[in-house]
Amino acid sequence: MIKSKPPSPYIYANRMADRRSNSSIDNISRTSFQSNSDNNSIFETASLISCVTCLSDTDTIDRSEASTTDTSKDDLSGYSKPHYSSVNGQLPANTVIPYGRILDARYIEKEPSHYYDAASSPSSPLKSSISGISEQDNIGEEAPFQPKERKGISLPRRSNSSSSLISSRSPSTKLVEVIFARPRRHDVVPKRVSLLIDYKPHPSPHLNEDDDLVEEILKRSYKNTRKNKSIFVIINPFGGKGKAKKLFMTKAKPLLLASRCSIEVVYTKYPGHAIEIAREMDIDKYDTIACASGDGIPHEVINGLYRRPDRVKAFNQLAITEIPCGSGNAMSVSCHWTNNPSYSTLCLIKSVETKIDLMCCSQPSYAREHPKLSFLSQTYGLIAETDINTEFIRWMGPARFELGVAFNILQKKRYPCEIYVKYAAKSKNELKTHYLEHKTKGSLEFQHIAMKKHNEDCHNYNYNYNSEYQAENGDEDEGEFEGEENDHPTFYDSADPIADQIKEEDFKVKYPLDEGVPCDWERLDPNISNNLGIFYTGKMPYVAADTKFFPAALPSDGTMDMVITDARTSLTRMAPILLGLDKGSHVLQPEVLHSKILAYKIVPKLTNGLFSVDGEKFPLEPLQVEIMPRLCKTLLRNGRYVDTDFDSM
Ligand SMILES: Nc1ncnc2c1ncn2[C@@H]1O[C@H](COP(=O)(O)OP(=O)(O)OP(=O)(O)O)[C@@H](O)[C@H]1O
Repeated sequence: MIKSKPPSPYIYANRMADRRSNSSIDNISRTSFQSNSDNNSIFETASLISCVTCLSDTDTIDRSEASTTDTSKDDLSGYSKPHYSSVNGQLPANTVIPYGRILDARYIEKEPSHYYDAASSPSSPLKSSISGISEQDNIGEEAPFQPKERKGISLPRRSNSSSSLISSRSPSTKLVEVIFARPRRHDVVPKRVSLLIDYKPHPSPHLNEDDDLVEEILKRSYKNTRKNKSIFVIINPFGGKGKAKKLFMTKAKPLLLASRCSIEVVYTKYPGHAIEIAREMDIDKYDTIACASGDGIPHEVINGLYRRPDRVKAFNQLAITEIPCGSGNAMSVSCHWTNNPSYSTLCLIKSVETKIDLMCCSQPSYAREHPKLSFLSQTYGLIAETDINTEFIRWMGPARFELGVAFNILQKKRYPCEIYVKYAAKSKNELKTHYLEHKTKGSLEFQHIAMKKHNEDCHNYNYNYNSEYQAENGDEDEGEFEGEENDHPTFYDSADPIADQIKEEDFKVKYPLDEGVPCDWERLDPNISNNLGIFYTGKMPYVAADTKFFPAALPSDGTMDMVITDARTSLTRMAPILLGLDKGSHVLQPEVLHSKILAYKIVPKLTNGLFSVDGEKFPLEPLQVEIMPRLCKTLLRNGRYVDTDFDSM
């Protein structure tokens, strides 16, 4: 049976966080973002196979703890067939393993000694127990029991009587081992389960008995994402509380190997080393660079690639992503929706390669040689001082930042400067309109990519998804798309993948520093800029695990968000601003300026101080920044940033 469903948006939920809120959660895992599964997932396609029996075997080798050899470069490429402990016999009846959590599948020859028998009863769930379809949206979700029409592989009831079924199984049944990511405490770990599956391909003349079951499972498990990624891992052993290497080896590497990614690991040895590494690496060997670090290493990697003579190829080919092992981890929280290294790795494995805008920074001391790229933020004033000047209490982890901000606010320090801005949406109303327009556009783009791939798959089966959908729904006209709540697919002209490749001219600076401020830039009211408290511009919604500083940030809307506060704001008014940082509601406060901008120049009037760019220290001299649209590829869960609820604020 092939059952098609209309694609639907993704509903963000924080169920896991809620579920776990009663338990003690350490600072690594406390921010966990989930998506609700619903029956209309865009990844839902067709049911082609039915499961007969879930088997058990006796092999329970667990080798998930990976080697921690202290080499500067570990070559882990190639698949060494790691073993993971089996959960055969341990899963409750009707457990669903969502496709979004399946890492690998393969045929096995050995007949196990135990199995789940649910075939005897006509009402058995086993009759159609591989019933649903890939669902990338629920990769972080525990799925203990099978609700109606869950998408994934569902396991039948368990039985002790056995061998008769195995010996009498039909020739179409296949023995398959599925490796999947299973929640364990605050993490996900690879586990395996053996299944005896009666594979019944769709009875199309174009499908035959030999259509491959394992390929079908893998296809559904890796919808819209690159399978068997080739990943260059850069670990900053100094990152966070100095635990990056251990975090990567224990939380990330087992999942990467289980999903047959090939990985090569290098360690940074000094500040700035990742720039050199990215500038000199062999880009032909990889499709992904994963930074097991905070946000400092992705910043360096982007700038290392930028300085390569073949930078166009590098940015077109490589997706740059983060496994959160630092103290900031804004990239992981924004892009993978989690600050937990194992969930983030699962996201990396399952995420969609998406283009994001970068920001190009120029200052007199380096602009002539080469400007610098920023993917996250630039800040001056209170936050910059706090970010950099609390380095000495790095051992405190993320708390160092909160403590520093509180201290600086109490001091009421001013950071006088001149600011010139090229606005895209100046007022808060204009900003909201811009946000809603571009959020919908981004979502349509992603749905389109997913739909295109889906249609290709359907075409491969000589199966017309669209007409089936329309026949089922009796509706020929699904043209209208009203944002994410619309369940119906929209079909529009295909995005040309070649046109989406960047070219050398995309790196060209539009507003060179030495040409002065263009006449269409506006000067910020000196009354505010001379009493500046916070100046913060950014491209990702989170700047730290619990700080949603830019709730209106979008991956590729061609703008950056600017937030400004006045140091004269009274303490009683500063309180709701600071208390709103976790929810992002600070931008709604009347004392806070919030705009979407294309470029700016800031000229500090102080002689002591600094800029912080992506959390890195930059010199205190005039800084000019412009947006560089869609320059960089990264991995975004469901093709978008974590939901910030800005629309409903
Ligand atoms: N081996 C090393 N020794 C010292 N510093 C290093 C080393 N490797 C990288 N660095 C520097 O460490 C800084 C912070 O890196 P990273 O962002 O990974 O960690 P972090 O703990 O999250 O830091 P932050 O709090 O700035 O986000 C970067 O500026 C980087 O250049």
